[in-house]
Amino acid sequence: CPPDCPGGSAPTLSAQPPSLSSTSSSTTSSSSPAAEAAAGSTGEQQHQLLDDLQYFQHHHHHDDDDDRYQQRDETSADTKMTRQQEQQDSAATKQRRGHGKGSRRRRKRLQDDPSLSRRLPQTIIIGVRKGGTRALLEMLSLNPAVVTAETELHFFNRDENFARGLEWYRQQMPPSRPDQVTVEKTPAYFTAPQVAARMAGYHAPSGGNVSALRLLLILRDPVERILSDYTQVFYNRAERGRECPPLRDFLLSRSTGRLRPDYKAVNRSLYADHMENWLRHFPRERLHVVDGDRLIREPLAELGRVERFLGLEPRISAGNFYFNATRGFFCLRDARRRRCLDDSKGRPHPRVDGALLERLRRFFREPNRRLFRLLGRTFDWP
Ligand SMILES: Nc1ncnc2c1ncn2[C@@H]1O[C@H](COP(=O)(O)OS(=O)(=O)O)[C@@H](OP(=O)(O)O)[C@H]1O
Repeated sequence: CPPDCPGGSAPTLSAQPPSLSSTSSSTTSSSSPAAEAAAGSTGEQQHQLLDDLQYFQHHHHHDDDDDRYQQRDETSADTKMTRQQEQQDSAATKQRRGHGKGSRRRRKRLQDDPSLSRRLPQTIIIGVRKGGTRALLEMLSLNPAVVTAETELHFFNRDENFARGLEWYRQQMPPSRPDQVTVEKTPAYFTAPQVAARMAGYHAPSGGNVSALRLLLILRDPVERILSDYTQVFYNRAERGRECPPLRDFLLSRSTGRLRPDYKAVNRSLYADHMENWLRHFPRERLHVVDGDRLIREPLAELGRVERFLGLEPRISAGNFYFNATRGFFCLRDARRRRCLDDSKGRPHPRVDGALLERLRRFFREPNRRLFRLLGRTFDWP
């Protein structure tokens, strides 16, 4: 458990009772002037906030650093699971599971059924890391018209993969019928600066039409997302027997005491900055934003919106979900099996002292409002 975190406490955002009703209305647009970010703060707080923002304006463009340790620490839970699985799975296990393009069963299915083939994705879940991307992908796959790539492919963000070309990308996809939608998710896409332009040049196949690509983005309270991101780094380090400094040490500059917008977890939560880049390359109507906090509490309602956006017949129903009180999350069931997400999801977050938390909240007020304006909708972030 991360520092200051009492073991076994429930995930912070599942405090409200979950619900499967699909009646709750979506939040509608509301925009406010950027200056409101500082409204309601005391003079001293405003001073601190302006300080943080000014520093931010000068420092907020950062390339990923090349520190290998850092990169390993930053690996997402899903990518890590994939790597572990790759190391552990013998070829035989893979075949039994039907994974991998070499699987005999899958090859046979592909040969026997001429309508089945591997298709480039028409829908991509672009992020955000720790937003609930795995839950969204797994829940979406409950609709029989959806097939999903099992692992994060990192095609558009990693040069070495992008250089392998679209045919390589297509080969990573699961077999599908022409009436099905293929979905891939790589949470790192949203915040990698080169991805939007690359994806805009990619034409998804759709019954002979081009440019049918639809993007899904799942966002969550940006401060909560930072805590989740830090928790991931904490556990990645613990697995290697390394200590993890308290979150405070990552968040605050040692020399100035200011918030560090260049700390990757903070930068990833500056959704408006990344969104501006995406909207330069994609029309707003091709992007649907899922509310990650609501997906936890009311998965059915959020999934219904996604089905509508993708033009799918609504096939996901209340019977596909059951609440697991031990995990504190909804788990999934369909005709074949019941499953919860793995243990790397829903771990307790560190407790952050009140003053630092308040400072983070104030820091994100302006970027959040900017995001609401860009998207034409709001979120219930504190
Ligand atoms: N049904 C269900 N079960 C378990 N977990 C759920 C579920 N729905 C959403 N979530 C939230 O998903 C968060 C992890 O997000 P990602 O899958 O995007 O993480 S990753 O970037 O792929 O590592 C994870 O964040 P943490 O709680 O911080 O671990 C969960 O809160």
